[in-house]
Amino acid sequence: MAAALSRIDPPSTPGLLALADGTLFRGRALAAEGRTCGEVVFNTAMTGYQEVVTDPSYHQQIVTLTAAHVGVVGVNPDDEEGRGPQVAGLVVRDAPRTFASWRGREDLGTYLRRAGVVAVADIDTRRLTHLLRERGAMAGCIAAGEAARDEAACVAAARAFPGLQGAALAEAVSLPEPAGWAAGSVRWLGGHVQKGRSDGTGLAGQALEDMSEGLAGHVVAFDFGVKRNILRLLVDRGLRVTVVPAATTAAQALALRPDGIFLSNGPGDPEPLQAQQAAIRELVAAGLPVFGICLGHQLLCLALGARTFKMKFGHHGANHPVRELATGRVLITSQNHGFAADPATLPPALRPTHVSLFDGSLQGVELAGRPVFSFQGHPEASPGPRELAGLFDRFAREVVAGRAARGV
Ligand SMILES: NC(=O)CC[C@H](N)C(=O)O
Repeated sequence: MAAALSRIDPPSTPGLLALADGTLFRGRALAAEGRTCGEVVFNTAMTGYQEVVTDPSYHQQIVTLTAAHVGVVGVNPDDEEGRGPQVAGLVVRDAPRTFASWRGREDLGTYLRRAGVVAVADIDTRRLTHLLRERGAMAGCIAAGEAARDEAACVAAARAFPGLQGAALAEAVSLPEPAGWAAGSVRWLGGHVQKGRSDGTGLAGQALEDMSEGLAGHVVAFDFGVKRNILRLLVDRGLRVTVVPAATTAAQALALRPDGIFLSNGPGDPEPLQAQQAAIRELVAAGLPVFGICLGHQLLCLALGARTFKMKFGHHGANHPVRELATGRVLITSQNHGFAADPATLPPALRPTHVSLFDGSLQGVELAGRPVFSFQGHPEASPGPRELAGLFDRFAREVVAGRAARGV
């Protein structure tokens, strides 16, 4: 007689997600115990959970992943997009108890627990995602351990979360002092490239061909919560990169004698970041090449007179189709934003360059006749497709051309 198969799971610690509208989801604790609140959003990427949980743009957001199995390849030191986990919390359907990958160093739960991040597994993430699509991104609270037993307190805590509209968060996640960044893209078998170009990203521009390391020019990158892959892709193109705090003024940035300005992604609402908008206005007026991504794109639009608004549930995923207006080409893009610039409010000189094919929202702009442009999605991918990497080539070409024009 065949022996009955049995599966013995270790006893689990209770986990809870409470939404501000009173909806409760019960599951099990995956990482730290305690309670955390934030805006609950869903991300539909099938890969890249480590990049998602370490993306500083998710500060004060609880991310639920629609991919069903999360943690299968563990986590490793090369795939962090910020300094360790940055999400307020994580919600998943199934978290396997083991991982398998030659790159994996530890399991996701241990990694999150060490950083004090509360996460819950065994949640009906399909129901949750449907609910967020219907009602919009919502304040929520996740709890693990003892805290998960007091459901009323969790709902009350969710209701007390003020939301992200009006929240200025860039300075909370920015680095404190200017710092050089020298690492290029990851080489699969050799760790990070320490300087210059990597062999993995396929540089396109002929203008870059003769450049040696760091000679393309000096970029001052505003850290509003910058993802590391952005900095790696700048270094890959021969650019010397100095990362500066979010509160840096235009005069302080110009004192570093930049050849180009990069405006990073970041958390929260772009609208209250008035000092940053003022700095950007001055830097644009100084005539330098400027490239913005996500929050950086929104800030550029605001700085030049456009307005932004809060979207219903935003764009968070790795397969969003975007049309490049100049060519009609459709590009598959990585996205992570809950605010957007309103195309109806763009000043005439700021021209739309890209549009989302999901909802027609604005995805990119350029300033007429000037080397100033930005993209709402994530051309640096991580996670996601690399079809927009050409925007980094364009920025590097503008930096080189600007130097040549100034006779540097
Ligand atoms: N990834 C980002 O830079 C996000 C920008 C902004 N916080 C938003 O949610 O729209």
